[in-house]
Amino acid sequence: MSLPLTEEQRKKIEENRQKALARRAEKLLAEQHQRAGSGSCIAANSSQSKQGLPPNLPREPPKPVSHGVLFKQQDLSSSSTGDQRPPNPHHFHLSTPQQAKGSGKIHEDVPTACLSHSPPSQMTATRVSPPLAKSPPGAPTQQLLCYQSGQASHETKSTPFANTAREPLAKAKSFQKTPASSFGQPHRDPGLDAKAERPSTSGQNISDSRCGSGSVTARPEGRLSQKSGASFHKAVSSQQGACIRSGDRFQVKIGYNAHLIAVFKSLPSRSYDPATKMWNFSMTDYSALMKAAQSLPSVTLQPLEGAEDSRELPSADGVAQARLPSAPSLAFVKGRCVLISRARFEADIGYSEHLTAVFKQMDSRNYDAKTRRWSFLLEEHNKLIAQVRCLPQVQLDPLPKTLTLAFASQLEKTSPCVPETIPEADLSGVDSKLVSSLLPFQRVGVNFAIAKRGRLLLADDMGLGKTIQAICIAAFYRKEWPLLVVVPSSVRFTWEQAFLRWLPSLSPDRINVVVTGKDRLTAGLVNIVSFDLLSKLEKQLKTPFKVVIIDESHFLKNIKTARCRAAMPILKVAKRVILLSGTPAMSRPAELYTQIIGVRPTFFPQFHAFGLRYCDAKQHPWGWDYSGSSNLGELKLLLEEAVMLRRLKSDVLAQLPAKQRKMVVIAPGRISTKARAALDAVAKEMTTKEKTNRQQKEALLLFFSRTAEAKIPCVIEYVLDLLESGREKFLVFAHHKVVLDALTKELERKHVQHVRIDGSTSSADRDDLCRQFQLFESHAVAVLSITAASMGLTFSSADLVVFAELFWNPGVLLQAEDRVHRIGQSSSVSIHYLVAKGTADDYLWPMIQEKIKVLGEAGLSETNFSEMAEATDYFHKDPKQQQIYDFFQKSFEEDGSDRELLEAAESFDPGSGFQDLGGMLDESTLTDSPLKKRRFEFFDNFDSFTSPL
Ligand SMILES: Nc1ncnc2c1ncn2[C@@H]1O[C@H](COP(=O)(O)OP(=O)(O)OP(=O)(O)O)[C@@H](O)[C@H]1O
Repeated sequence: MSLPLTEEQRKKIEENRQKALARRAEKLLAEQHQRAGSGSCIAANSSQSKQGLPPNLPREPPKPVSHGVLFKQQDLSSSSTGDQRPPNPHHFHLSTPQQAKGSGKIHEDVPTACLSHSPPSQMTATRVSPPLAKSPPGAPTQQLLCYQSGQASHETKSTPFANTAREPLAKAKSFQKTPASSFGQPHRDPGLDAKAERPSTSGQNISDSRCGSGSVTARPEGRLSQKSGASFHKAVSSQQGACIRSGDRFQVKIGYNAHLIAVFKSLPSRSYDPATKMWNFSMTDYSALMKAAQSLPSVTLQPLEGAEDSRELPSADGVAQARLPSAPSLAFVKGRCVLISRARFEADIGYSEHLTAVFKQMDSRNYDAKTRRWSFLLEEHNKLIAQVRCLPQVQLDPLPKTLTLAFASQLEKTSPCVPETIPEADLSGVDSKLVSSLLPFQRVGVNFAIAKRGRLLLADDMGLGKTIQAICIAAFYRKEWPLLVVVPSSVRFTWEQAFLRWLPSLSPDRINVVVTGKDRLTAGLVNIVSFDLLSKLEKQLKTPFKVVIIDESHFLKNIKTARCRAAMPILKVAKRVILLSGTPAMSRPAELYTQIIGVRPTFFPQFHAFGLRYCDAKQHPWGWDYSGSSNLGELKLLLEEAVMLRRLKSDVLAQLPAKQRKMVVIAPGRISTKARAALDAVAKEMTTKEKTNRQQKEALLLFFSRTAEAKIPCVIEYVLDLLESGREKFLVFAHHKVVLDALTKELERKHVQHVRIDGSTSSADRDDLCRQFQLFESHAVAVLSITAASMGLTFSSADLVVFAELFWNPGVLLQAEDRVHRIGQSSSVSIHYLVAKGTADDYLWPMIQEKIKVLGEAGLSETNFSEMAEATDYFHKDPKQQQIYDFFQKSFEEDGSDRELLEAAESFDPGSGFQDLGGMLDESTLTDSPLKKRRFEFFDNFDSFTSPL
């Protein structure tokens, strides 16, 4: 048994204790100051949370942090002394010797027992040494709470862990509550000191051991002891989190904590957002959550901003209460205005009595019971926003500025909304050939563009004649030329042909097709350049182009690409911008952003604002994710109002011919020097008089084969461009094995699903492959031999046929075309003939046209190539070419020429093998365009949107 201490000893002990406490408090204070923005006690140690609490703890009646300590101490004193007296409402004090005797021990009344009846300020004044009491406001309150909790924790620490402590303070504390010595005083016991110096068996350091004491105890008051330990732990090592408002709910931002999750799961309004990995709750669960969180030693939750501090304050009955966010904070609602039609917008916001009262004052109000939203005419937008701003507990974000600008006429008007009528443009200054050829819907497109002052995204479905419309719009602004036309490189010459065809008033020598990086970008009145060359040549631009056409404008969808970076500044300064794309966004609204600002540079100056509104932007630890979509209805309205015109094939089918043929002049520049030399050599042989008929014929066959070989890179490039442009399903016909092989090889390389049918395919396989193509959406391309697959097969799931090679027999071509143009085809069919200048195509193309004309005149063909396709004057009739042409005609009209040519094509070997052909293919010039992803069908979804009102 210990002897009673003398008064002097007690005094000395108390002095020492005060000094130790002050040092500790100062240390904590210094740590707190280092943690910027932290209003609570923080410690790096998270072992406590791992040690955990009994699983039922979160469900215990919540006890504020130091409150737990407080009750613990009361229990302790009563349990150890049996003293039922009310605790001394003053500072901590020493028990009388009698009391000590009664307990069989000398002990100090537990300081916190006194503090339990002291408000926090008193606690500070009585328990904390002057330096701490003088701590700056803000941090101090909590620091003190932490400190006190920590202190209490020491005092209630259970013995098993006490002897693991190494620091003097901890050692001192470790004696206080041992069964042998429950003094609140440091008490040196050499034996225990020695034990304390031993390494911890649990491997815990001093703070660990304290944590342990907080969470593990075998004594009856263990649960409370845990709370006090938890309180201390909150002070130094709890996991930090925060409550954040989210509309009319709140989220909890914190890392994983099993106990907290158990709490979350017990709350009725819980909801988990897997995207943000955050739980959110309705405000009705706020107080319950905060209380439960406070009882968790491993967690410190920052309350909601604006909510009152929920730390405990003593109530009248001496029991601390967690103060909840005040009533007005709970009623805070936040939302935004969303456009739902050209004339109306709705308030996407939670319930507020005051807000509803404001809504009811609006003349145009309409309540949708289904969506539980109010909507109003746009003309009441500004009035509503002004009135809502007077409500302190409501935040209703107005429509974005872009929308109010785009719909300015609706915002200002006072009459009911009438559909906007597009005025008829005066096209008298444009070539009459072009104007008279416009189909009615194309004329509407031109009118729309001119109503939009020559800035638009023409997003008509593929094959609807965007080229003719773009040329007409540009021609309307001819006085502002030179014109810049930026296109995929595979269609540069097709555009040249289209200008020649539709604008006879334009002299051919005023058209400048930029072919190499050395060419001048501004040499012509009409300058046609590929995206890739534009990025190399844009520095040449001294004076900006005022009129710009961008074909396949979705090529600009990624702002980070060189092509986009080159084009955007040009679009910004141009007066007229005509963007063309059948698939402006293939997978997500984010792809539209560059095209929108290309047309309207003042719209959404920051992508983030666009992303937040239309891309369902989400923040992740690694950054923002804009790959989603949101508010598509509003986006559609905005695009239609100010940016885009889009018609589907089905909208205008009645105006379309059943078949639309297009001659695509593929780039001669892509034919390698080696291939060109080979072609020239055989062309010479064909016209050499000394050669026998047989030799000349052999030369012709070789010419035909060399043409196939030379076209391969251009064909591949064109097919890849089609895929990148979003073409879903199409057929590619070729004749030579070498072309079919090159195509399938490239499709395999790019992982494009395809089928191939050639002379070597068995009839059973032919049907099977055909069925696969018809049934499976994933099969994008059918690579077909002109002669082996032009009959008896149905490929009506496609609506585009590409002829990679020409064939001298037009009957075979027409049959091949009809693989898609047949019963089951509900759409207008597009046929693209790829024609390469300087090859056998120079002779084959006019020959085919001629033959079809004859067939048509004889009533044997309903189609007339020369009327449908561009570049009917493509053939250059110089004497040498005429000679070859005549030879072609003669040869192909002879009996048996088909057979001979077919055999030649089958057996044609490019000589040095396909590997060497790679050199001729000039791989470097191929577009390394990313493979077309299967369309997510953003626009399919988009097209199906209907205005709710
Ligand atoms: N009014 C017209 N008169 C005659 N031919 C037309 C007319 N409109 C379009 N065509 C022809 O239809 C074919 C398809 O036109 P165009 O290439 O301009 O379509 P597109 O909308 O640009 O298709 P894509 O998106 O696939 O490029 C072309 O051969 C074109 O000459």
